[in-house]
Amino acid sequence: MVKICCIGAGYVGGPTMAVIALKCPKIEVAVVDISVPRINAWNSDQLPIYEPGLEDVVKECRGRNLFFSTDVEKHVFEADIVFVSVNTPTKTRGLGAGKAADLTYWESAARMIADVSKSDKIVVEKSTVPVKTAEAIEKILTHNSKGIKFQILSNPEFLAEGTAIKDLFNPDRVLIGGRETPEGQKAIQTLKEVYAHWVPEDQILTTNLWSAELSKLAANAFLAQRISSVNAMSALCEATGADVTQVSFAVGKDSRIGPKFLNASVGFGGSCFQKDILNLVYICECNGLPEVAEYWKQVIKINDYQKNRFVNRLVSSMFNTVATKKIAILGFAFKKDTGDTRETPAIDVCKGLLGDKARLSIYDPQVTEDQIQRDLSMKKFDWDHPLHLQPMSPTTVKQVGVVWDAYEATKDAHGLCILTEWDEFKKLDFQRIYDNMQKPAFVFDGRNVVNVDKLREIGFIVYSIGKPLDAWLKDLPAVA
Ligand SMILES: NC(=O)c1ccc[n+]([C@@H]2O[C@H](COP(=O)([O-])OP(=O)(O)OC[C@H]3O[C@@H](n4cnc5c(N)ncnc54)[C@H](O)[C@@H]3O)[C@@H](O)[C@H]2O)c1
Ligand SMILES: O=c1ccn([C@@H]2O[C@H](COP(=O)(O)OP(=O)(O)O[C@H]3O[C@H](CO)[C@@H](O)[C@H](O)[C@H]3O)[C@@H](O)[C@H]2O)c(=O)[nH]1
Repeated sequence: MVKICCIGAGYVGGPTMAVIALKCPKIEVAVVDISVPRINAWNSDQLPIYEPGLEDVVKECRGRNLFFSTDVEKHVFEADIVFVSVNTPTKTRGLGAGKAADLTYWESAARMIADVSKSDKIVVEKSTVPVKTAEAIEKILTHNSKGIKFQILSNPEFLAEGTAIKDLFNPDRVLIGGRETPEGQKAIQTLKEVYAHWVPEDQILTTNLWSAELSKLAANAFLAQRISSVNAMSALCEATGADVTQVSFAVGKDSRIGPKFLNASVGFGGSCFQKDILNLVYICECNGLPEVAEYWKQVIKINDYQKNRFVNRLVSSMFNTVATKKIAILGFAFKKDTGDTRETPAIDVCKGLLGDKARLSIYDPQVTEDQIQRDLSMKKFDWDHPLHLQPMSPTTVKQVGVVWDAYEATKDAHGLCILTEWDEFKKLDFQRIYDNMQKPAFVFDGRNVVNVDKLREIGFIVYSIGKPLDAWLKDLPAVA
């Protein structure tokens, strides 16, 4: 029986391995992690991450050919294929701080693999890493190998949170990069056979190592660039009376452009886009390509601009101050159908409002109070253009209340912000909300989920990203 071990039981390692176990009953899959609470959660009824469809997959395979364990070394020792899916965050200090990927976790995993291995293994980069990482990993493995042969493959993951299981069942492509040697090609073939259990062969692409590594960064940069492009247009729409939804629709009808990923928003979030673009920027700089680096940096600058713009619209329409006013925040996760808050624009918007001394009442169906408090008291890494936020102490933020109901959050509020596009926000009884809010009652829709006309009929003053402006806002400054 082929044995797979995956180091890192996170948003990628957990769902990816669960799907491999489901689709390949003859392969034994162990997912290992240094975090005891995380592994305990994977072994319980309360999985550590919320992802539609995940629970069913885990329930079917767990204990059969899918195992979650903290015994990292034992499972690595036994495995034929070792996936590494550990964190690769942005470096916060030292060389490349604020841009380069921090490969500490990766390096320590590689050293441990070399230490405990007694048989040849395929080591698979599942984490998103800078191009050329495989070369460094190879050096670590071979210098410590005691004669054991390792083949490194790059097999980046393209799943999106909230649709992870769907994406894994039916991926647009699986990408496997390896060395162009006979041993490298053999390793590619071995991994290809795993995916071929359910992915059509012509969708399994094989490349050299560097193309696979770079394709992952490139894909995320292209995706984020689309959002920054439409968000840049949203500002122009507000200035001219165009409607960004209509513009996106018309633009997306061009088959060369396509309709997906053109929703204007308060900004993109998630653990990947910003981190991976910064990483790309750093690689460009290191390779003497400052113009290319600047080009991609702009995607992040527009994203920051969009978040700032949203806060400024809000404050300027509420008589230029939100001090002591209650503002309801509907949605905190970085997108719907996930409880993940990494780099969520809600953090920036909330910190911006707190900086102006607002009182916040936050509701998100999947994010806990503890998580929200941690996010709002944590420091962000320094970035070289203006950030809305002052560092705050890592204690409870007193002006923030977290509630478990949108109606509770909006009760007696002066304004409400929609920051995540949860389906339930479309179905809210806005008349009831209006009746219970202070007047004038403001809605700031950062996700274009509300029916603007209907809300204006009720009596709300409505700002919705990239939509024709409410008469109330027309003469107000909207500087970012
Ligand atoms: N989240 C996504 O949607 C997504 C999608 C594609 C790619 N990626 C990439 O995949 C990688 C993992 O992302 P994630 O979202 O799953 O992160 P995560 O934080 O959810 O999971 C990473 C896990 O690795 C564990 N870990 C770290 N060092 C370890 C070690 N030495 N030994 C054992 N366990 C260790 C951590 O405890 C953590 O549980 C990142 O490189 C990310 O960029 C993420
Ligand atoms: O038209 C759009 C589409 C998305 N977003 C926002 O963009 C962010 C990222 O969304 P999405 O890409 O759907 O989720 P992620 O889980 O971050 O997935 C991205 O990042 C992963 C990690 O690398 C990749 O594997 C995926 O392919 C890539 O889509 C979220 O804040 C979304 O709200 C918009 O604002 N407008």
